[in-house]
Formats: sequence, structure tokens, C-alpha cells
Amino acid sequence: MTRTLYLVRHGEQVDAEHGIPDGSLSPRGERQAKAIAERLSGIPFNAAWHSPLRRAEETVRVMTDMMPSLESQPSSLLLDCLPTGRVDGMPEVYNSYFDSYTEDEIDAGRAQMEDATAEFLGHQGDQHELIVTHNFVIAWFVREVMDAPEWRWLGINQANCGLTIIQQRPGRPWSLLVHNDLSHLPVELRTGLPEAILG
Ligand SMILES: O=C(O)[C@@H](CO)OP(=O)(O)O
Repeated sequence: MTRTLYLVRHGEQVDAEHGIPDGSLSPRGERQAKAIAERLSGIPFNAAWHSPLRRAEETVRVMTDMMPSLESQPSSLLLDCLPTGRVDGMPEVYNSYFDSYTEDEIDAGRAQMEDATAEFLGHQGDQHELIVTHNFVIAWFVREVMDAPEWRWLGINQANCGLTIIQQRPGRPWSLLVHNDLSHLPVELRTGLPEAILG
């Protein structure tokens, strides 16, 4: 009974650099989605879920067009959110990051991530499962399976249509098999990381 979870950040959104909260995939985002679909085409997925935001839905639509046996369900637990606010032990350098968020947004994000962790990481099974979601949600899942401090989702980043794989084998804790693998993406399709380390 080994459970393998494939975590994919959606493709690039049109006008992403303008900070628009939801939107369609850019032409580059569509190419990224095709590349991740090709990369995962041999995996016998038993289940798939995605964020209901348009950039994630469109990524999944490209994937299901190319992978006819794949069926994905939307889940509001996978919407983009802020997993925590300022927490104990967080390096001071991150303090100002939270200035533009309200307490309500922070509380809602924390509650959502608690429920998402229980829903998607809290059970065992012999399965290959796909999740298409957002940068912070994947960072939170990676932090969770590594049992790292709460603030540690900060600084864990995934590129658009980068591939992260976590796995739980019977009687063992989760393993991080692959993080933000971009080998299926030519250099011009590597977008969405905060630093210039994409080449
Ligand atoms: O805005 C961002 O940087 C991230 C946060 O999760 O969202 P998305 O993956 O939707 O681009």
C-alpha cells in the first residue's frame, strides 16, 4: 500500500506580472500544461483534484485533453491562500511580507490548510494521485511532510508546471521524492520562481 502524490503548480497565467488574482493561462502556460501532461502520461492515476481558480482549471483541461483516462475534481481546499501569518520562530526578514494581509485572510488560510492537510495527506492507500494547485499550497504540503516548522513554507517555491512528488510507504513517514523538477520544461518555459535560477 504505497501512496504517491504528484503535486503540480498551474501553468503561467496571462499578465501574471500584474498581480491579477485570477485569469486564463498565457500561451506559455498552455505549453507548460502540455509538457507536464506528456511527462505524466504514463502514470496510472487513480484520482486527481485541482483548485477551482481558472489558471488551475485550464491547466487540468489541457492535461485531461491529452490524458483521456484522467478525471479531476475541483476542491476549494486547493484554492490559493496564505497558509499562516507571522508565527513563532519565523525569521524577522519575513515580517513585512504579511503587512498587506488581514487577520481574517490569515485565519481563513490557516483553517483551509488544516483541512487540506487532513483531506489529502491524512489517509493511506495504494494510489497514484494528482493535485494541481498553487505555489503556497504545495509549499505547505512539502513543509508538512518534512515535519518542518510552520513558517517554513516561506522560501519553498515551485515553478509553473514544476513537478513535486511525495510518497508514503506502509509504516513509514512521507518521503519527498522529487521537488520542483523542471526537466520536462525547456528553459523558455521555466517561469514563476522568485529568483533567477531557472537556467
Ligand atoms: O501568487 C503566488 O505567488 C502564488 C501563491 O500561492 O500563487 P500561484 O501559484 O497561484 O501563482
